[in-house]
Amino acid sequence: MATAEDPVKKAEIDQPLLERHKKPVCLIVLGMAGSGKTTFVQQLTGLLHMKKKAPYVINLDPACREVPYPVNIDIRDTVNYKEVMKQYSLGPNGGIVTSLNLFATKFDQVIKLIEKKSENTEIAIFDTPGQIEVFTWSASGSIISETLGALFPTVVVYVIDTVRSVSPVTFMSNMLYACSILYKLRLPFIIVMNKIDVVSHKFALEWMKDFEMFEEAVERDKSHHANLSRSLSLTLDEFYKDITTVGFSAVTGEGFEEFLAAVDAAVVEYETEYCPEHDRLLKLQAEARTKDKDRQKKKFQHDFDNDVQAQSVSISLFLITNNEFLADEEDRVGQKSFHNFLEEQKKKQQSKSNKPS
Ligand SMILES: Nc1nc2c(ncn2[C@@H]2O[C@H](COP(=O)(O)OP(=O)(O)OP(=O)(O)O)[C@@H](O)[C@H]2O)c(=O)[nH]1
Repeated sequence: MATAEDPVKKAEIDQPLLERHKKPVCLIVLGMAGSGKTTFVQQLTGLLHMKKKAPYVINLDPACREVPYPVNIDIRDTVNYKEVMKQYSLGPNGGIVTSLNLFATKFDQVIKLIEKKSENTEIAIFDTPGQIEVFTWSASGSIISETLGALFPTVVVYVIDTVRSVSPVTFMSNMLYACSILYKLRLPFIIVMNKIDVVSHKFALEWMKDFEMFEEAVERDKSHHANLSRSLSLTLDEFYKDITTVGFSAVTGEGFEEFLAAVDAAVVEYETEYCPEHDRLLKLQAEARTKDKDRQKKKFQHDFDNDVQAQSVSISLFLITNNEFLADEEDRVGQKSFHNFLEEQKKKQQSKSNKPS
């Protein structure tokens, strides 16, 4: 615990979390195609550079034509997406999934590189493919997010196109997707409402806070999904309560400071909620493994004991039979020798009595 006499500790605690963290915070940037992920990463990288906090940037999109920001690791340097498509006769999505899977097999090297930079890097940013499900519902996506989550403070940044989300149905679809990603990845989560230079995200905040305002918007929307959106909004109430939302413009940089503050809060959440939960799950897994080993050991011991018992029964049965056999034999031999002895004694007596006195 920090005390007044402990200035070093106090200074550490007074520092923002990002500054006193030993390891870089990993931001996994996800979002629907066209939501502005790449522009967001570009803007974030530029602003962090200006703050003299150059991030470590990793591009995980094997199919992008060009990366408009300084990138430290690029999946395209490791995997040739077009060649993968050709070699395995795959379509574009299959090609991206397979490229990402191939890259995931080398992810330990990415981890080593990030760890090497941990001294002077506070943030590592992962830009992901536009086909969001390629990352969120693939084995490689799970491997990457779970590995990062286990080793570094990791935050999912879900980018939403605010302009398109003015439609209650599109907004609801986006929220449902965000909810499903949160459920799948179980990492601290920030929703970035992008493109606020075009449309303010206030309407979305109001919809999330006040169900009746969302209902009014749904009333105005005559689409056949409106009823569904209304009932889903009630269902998502709990999700809205806990989720962090930040308005951002990837073009102007508006919302940058709020975003950094949200990342700080997410790191606290990572430390106080994710890590204990992660450790608890690891402990449960270890306990389950130990229990399973004990169960297998007991079963083996039980089977072994049964086997030994069965064998010893058959051996003792065999011995008993043999003993009986031996006893009979001994008896028979004994009886025979005793009979012989008596016969000899009789003969001796007879010869004695036949001798003339
Ligand atoms: N006005 C405005 N336009 C933006 C903003 N962010 C992105 N855009 C534009 O939105 C379009 C899509 O942006 P990208 O950054 O390519 O989106 P993405 O999510 O990376 O797209 P994919 O690579 O297909 O997944 C581009 O034309 C950007 O210029 C923003 O904050 N404001």
